[in-house]
Amino acid sequence: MAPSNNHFAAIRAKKRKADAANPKPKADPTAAVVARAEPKPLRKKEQRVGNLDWKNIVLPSEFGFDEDGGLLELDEVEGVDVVYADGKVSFQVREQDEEDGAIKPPKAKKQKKSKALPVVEEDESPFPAEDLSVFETEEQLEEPAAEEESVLEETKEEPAAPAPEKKAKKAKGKKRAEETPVAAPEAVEEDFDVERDLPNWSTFPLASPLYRALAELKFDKPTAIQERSLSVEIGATPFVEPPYVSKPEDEAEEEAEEEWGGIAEDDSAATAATTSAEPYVSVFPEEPAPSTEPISTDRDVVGVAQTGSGKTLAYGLPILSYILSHPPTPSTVGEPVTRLAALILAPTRELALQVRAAISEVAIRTNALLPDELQDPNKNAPRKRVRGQHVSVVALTGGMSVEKQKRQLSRGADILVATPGRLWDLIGEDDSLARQIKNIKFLVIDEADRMIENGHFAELESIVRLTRRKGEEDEEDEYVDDFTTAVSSASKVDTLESRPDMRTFVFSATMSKDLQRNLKKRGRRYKPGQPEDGMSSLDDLLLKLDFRDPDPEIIDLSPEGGLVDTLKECKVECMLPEKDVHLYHFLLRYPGRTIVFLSSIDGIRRLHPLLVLLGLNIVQLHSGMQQRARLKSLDRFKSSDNAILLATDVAARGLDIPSVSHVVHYQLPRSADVYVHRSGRTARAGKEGLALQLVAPEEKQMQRLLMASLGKDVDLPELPADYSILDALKQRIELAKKIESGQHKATKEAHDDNWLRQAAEAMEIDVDSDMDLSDGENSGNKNSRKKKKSKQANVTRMRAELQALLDKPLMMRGISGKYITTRGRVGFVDQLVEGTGHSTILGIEASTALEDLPKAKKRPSKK
Ligand SMILES: Nc1ncnc2c1ncn2[C@@H]1O[C@H](COP(=O)(O)OP(=O)(O)OP(=O)(O)O)[C@@H](O)[C@H]1O
Repeated sequence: MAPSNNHFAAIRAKKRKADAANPKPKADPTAAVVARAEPKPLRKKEQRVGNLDWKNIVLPSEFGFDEDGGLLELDEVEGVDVVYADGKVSFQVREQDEEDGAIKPPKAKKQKKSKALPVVEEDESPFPAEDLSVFETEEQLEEPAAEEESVLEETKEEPAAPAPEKKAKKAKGKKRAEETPVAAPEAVEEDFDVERDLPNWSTFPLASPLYRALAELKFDKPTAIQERSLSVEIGATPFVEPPYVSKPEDEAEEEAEEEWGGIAEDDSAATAATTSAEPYVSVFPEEPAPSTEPISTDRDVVGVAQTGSGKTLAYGLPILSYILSHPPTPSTVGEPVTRLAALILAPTRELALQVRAAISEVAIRTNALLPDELQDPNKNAPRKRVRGQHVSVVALTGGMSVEKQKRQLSRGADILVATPGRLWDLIGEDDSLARQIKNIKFLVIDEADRMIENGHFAELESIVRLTRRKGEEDEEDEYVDDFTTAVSSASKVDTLESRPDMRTFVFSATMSKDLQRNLKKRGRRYKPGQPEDGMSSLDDLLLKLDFRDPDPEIIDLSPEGGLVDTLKECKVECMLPEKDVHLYHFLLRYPGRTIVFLSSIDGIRRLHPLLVLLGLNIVQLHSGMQQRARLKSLDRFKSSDNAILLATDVAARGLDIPSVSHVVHYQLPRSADVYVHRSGRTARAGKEGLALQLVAPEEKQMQRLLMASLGKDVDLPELPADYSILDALKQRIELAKKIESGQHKATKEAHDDNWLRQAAEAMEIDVDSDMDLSDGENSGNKNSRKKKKSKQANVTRMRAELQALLDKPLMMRGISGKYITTRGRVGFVDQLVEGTGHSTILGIEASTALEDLPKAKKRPSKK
């Protein structure tokens, strides 16, 4: 109901009455004069666009790849005049507010020094709903905003945003939060107790905020690789053996068994501090902790474990734990804070972004949630966190804005996740980045074996070189390639010492036993660039890593053959040209998130339009696509339960997309490792999944070799096909192929015509009379226009025909479209009544591929 005029009149009368009761203090006329006299003349200074105070806009999707909801980069800048003069554009900022290119806000009140880590800016928070306005007023909060600003000032003298801007942003952030459903972190009990609430993690001496984060993520217990590697990386009750034990092996084993579970009776005796920060808990409590040579948990780890087993946190947790318990402090007054603690190198852009997201996901949850009374009363709104103490994780990958990455770096990062190419480019431009890398505490090489394959070996080698200690390099310097020499001598960082206590973690799902053995031989001298016989480039790279640990711990939990236990494999044998129809059948018959791997980009370019015409929810991912399109594809794939991703091996490694039900190998990969990684996109984190191979007769030999190298002595079960509908599917595919070819020709002709026309125009030639290019009424090319029109009409007709076929339900043999009978297919009526039938194929039960899978047959042994 609209309010009436009387209603407003009543409100006005009420207000007049209230004003009369509480008269406002009259404005002091002299104050006005003073105020008018105050403003300084507004001088402006021109600034380069890269030096403006760009601010990143809050990202709507919490941890997705495409964090800007489709826009890869969205920054804003305020207080800048864009001036057009003499055909040039310049950017002007007020001079009294500008310092070092940034707009300086009113100085924040200096607070007592906080031990909190430097904060990322409010707009970098993955929790867009953080309403920080309450912070200025609520005394009970642990981390008042002003205090954080003092940390900022202290560390980088980076100014906080001026108050009015801040307010506007908060409002914006709030609005966005209301619009965008964000996975709200679930509150963890106020009286959270690690021993009681998270017993499986409590044996690991992690920084305490991490337990809360793990509880919020509902990661109740560590995965096997996490358990094994954490016990080496940070020390814990199980698995740790004191290095000074000189007893026979079986005796030691006996003792270990007695103490198993091992919680020593006397905890204090069991705790041997290795470094002051990282307590070591021995399983042998009666052994006194050595005082002169403490047991080191500063171990280096090479971890090999199946796909989807949680390797990211196996190395991410010790890093976060270290950062949270070692807040950066400036060493000397005036010196910049050395903040970068870890460098994680990943082979692909998508993987680097995903690793950043996975670590940030934990990092952000190390912040406490606001108390209930300060939460938004709107129940659907995401819960908010106390601002501050964010650990900043920055991704440096190709295909994204360099300027933005530089700005993120300049704000300070605790963890860098990078692809080698982009990182090396940035190091080349910025000596301070190289210096920071020399000082990192953790170097991680993720998916090590893939890293060397993707064309950035030189960069990777050079980055690794930065982390080597001096003595380790000297002998090799004469072998350093020109590229490395040029960059490092130009940057003059070569003279700096790299950190003596840096720790190295190398992780992958596949790593040959030979390689693991080679790592053990690292002590030997070797000449770079001259790999020894039988050494792969990966051996070469890993031997170049300067493990500080004389005996890096190798944890190999990879199952026989490398595939996950929860993965079921099967095959469909068919002729090469039939692969499309079998794929289409599988996709229709077994809906669910599916990745189809092809060996070539051309294959994807052919198949993609076909499946689109058939009405499937298809996206593609390959290296021929722009980065932005690649990330968008992944986002689209993740956002639908029934999407299909056609991909090359660029998507084979590391991508952690939740609930992928099937992986289809449209063509088999040539190496067993790639097969393992591809298949590992499904059956992750303990879930079941299915890998289907489409095998043509000419591929059978290769398939056999592949299976043999995976140690499989069974014939994969053949997934049954519903032959009665294959004909109908074939008909659809044939038609779709014709349409695609018709469309392709038309586009190509139009393109060629256009090109010719443009070329002719450039040469001032009249083409209409000689060539088939005219649309003009009087040209003599009516025939050709007619042809074109008829081709177009043909495509239109075929499209309508295909639509009619797609609209017609697919029916199993024996099912009548006219009469509902129980003949032919027993139970069809029941299915209709109970709704248990398949959604697109009438007459069959809705079942999963895993349910339909026959048992694998043992291959007859060769005589
Ligand atoms: N302790 C845990 N409990 C439950 N889930 C976990 C745990 N740790 C990690 N996960 C989840 O398991 C999934 C797989 O983790 P991750 O991507 O680290 O696997 P991975 O071993 O690196 O796989 P790949 O070899 O394919 O790269 C992720 O979705 C992650 O959130």
